[in-house]
Amino acid sequence: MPQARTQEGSEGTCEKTKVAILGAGVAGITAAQALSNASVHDFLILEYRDTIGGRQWNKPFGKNKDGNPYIIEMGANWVQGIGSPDGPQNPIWHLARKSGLVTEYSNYDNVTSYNKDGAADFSALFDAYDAASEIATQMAGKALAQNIQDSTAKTGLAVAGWNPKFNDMEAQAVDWWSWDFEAAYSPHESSFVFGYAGSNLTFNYFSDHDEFVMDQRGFNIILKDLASTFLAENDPRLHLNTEVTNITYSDHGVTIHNKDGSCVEADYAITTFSLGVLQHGAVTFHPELPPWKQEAIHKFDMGTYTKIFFQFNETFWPSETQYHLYADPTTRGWYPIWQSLSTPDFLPESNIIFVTLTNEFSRRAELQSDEQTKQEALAVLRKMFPDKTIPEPTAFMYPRWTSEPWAHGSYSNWPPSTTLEMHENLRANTGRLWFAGEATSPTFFGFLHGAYYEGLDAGRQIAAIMKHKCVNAKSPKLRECGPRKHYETLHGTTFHSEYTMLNGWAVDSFVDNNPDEEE
Ligand SMILES: Cc1cc2nc3c(=O)[nH]c(=O)nc-3n(C[C@H](O)[C@H](O)[C@H](O)COP(=O)(O)OP(=O)(O)OC[C@H]3O[C@@H](n4cnc5c(N)ncnc54)[C@H](O)[C@@H]3O)c2cc1C
Repeated sequence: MPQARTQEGSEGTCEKTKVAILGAGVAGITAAQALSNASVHDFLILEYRDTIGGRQWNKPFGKNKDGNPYIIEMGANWVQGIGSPDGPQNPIWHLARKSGLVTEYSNYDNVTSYNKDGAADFSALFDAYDAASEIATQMAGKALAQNIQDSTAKTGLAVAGWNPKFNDMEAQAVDWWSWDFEAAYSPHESSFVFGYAGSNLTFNYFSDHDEFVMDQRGFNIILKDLASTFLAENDPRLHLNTEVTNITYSDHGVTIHNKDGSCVEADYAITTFSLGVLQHGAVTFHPELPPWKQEAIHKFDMGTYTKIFFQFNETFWPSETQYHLYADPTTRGWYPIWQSLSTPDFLPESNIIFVTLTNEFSRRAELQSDEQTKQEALAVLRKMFPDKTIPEPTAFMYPRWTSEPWAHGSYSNWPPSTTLEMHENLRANTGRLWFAGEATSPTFFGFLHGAYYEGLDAGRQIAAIMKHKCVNAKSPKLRECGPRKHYETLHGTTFHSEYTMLNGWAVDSFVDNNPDEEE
């Protein structure tokens, strides 16, 4: 497994390389792999943290019977849509199998539901959602194929027959489980067309089978194993503990400045920083990124998904059940999904359970103390299991994704009324600076496999450009030649001439009838 290298460049000069890869998450490592495969070995990988893996991030937690901690995933936890024997394989599943990763089938039908008085049956609501969602899938597919204007997923679902009332908290809980649990955003906040496309492209193209990872080497072992196929032990091309602070780019090259004062001059660079890092302004650009790029960065959303882990001295919840869904009487998204690891197939007798929060509730938990969050969550458990005495946990932990300076959130989402052109602007290069990562994948955004393909693609394209070639030159559909396309201006659908009385537009938008203040 590749180790850290901390020193680079000699005083006053920048270290020189052909391609600088910024970030050693999935996209950074697959970009380096693509370059290696194309015999471009002159590259450097600059990484903030002391390890590769990025949002494939684990931590020790609690204690097993021998007194050693469990390894728990703070970030990515599932291989989603593993693939079918005769169809395409998810590349993450391929890596998982190569590394002998320990996983178990995630059975979303193995769910028990609860309200404020304990166990309650939501099965009619699950069925109603599923029926509407099937219709919504068809509608979204038609909208994509026929260039029909996008809307919110909430709109699509309502037209398809799923319209939960704001005060029907059990329906709201099913709504959360069915949408927010995956997207991290609500159906109100998500694109209808691309929300469905993003989900179907993974679960229909590969398969609707998810595997949950509880490998005690950590999920990122698959990435470390992949990296070790082209990076040597202590490879001098991997610079860990290196925080990039400024990127100066042009049509001729890219210079990267780091917090420790070192710098790198590259012919090309690929930033794989998360959308959250870009939105946060954690790295500055010179010249400033063009307006079309800035707009794209701020158009797409970075969600937060927080797993809050508890270890107790006993498994007081049903030990065969994987998921427990709670409908709070007043607040949608309030400690809604409890996932047991203490089942026979996961980490048996570990007495570990975790609850997932998203977005506003994640950010709220990030701002409050561990103790406050713990007590709120315990109060929910006491409602779910009124006949049990719920003790204080023996271990408790949660990550604060929005505040992590190398992530600033969990994964991206497409907001309502989005277009592929808007997304192309997120993906397009600015001069010789390229962009890759989970968020730049139009088909698999939010997923590990999205990051995987985007890193590979950027690496492959840059290697081809350096050799004055095209990727897939002979295929009209797959051919990629030269820099990526961007749109300076993105047009809407209504021409100014259509703002007429006939359309209900009663007054001229550009007349100001206020007297001039200076007169
Ligand atoms: C809580 C959570 C749950 C998830 N669950 C799943 C799941 O179950 N299944 C799934 O498929 N996907 C899941 N994902 C998404 C998946 O983790 C990501 O899509 C994927 O890891 C992103 O890889 P990346 O290479 O694009 O970005 P990252 O992994 O973010 O890699 C970027 C790298 O850049 C580094 N970096 C950032 N700033 C700087 C800087 N200034 N200087 C130097 N380096 C810097 C970072 O440290 C990082 O290593 C989840 C993510 C989270 C957070």
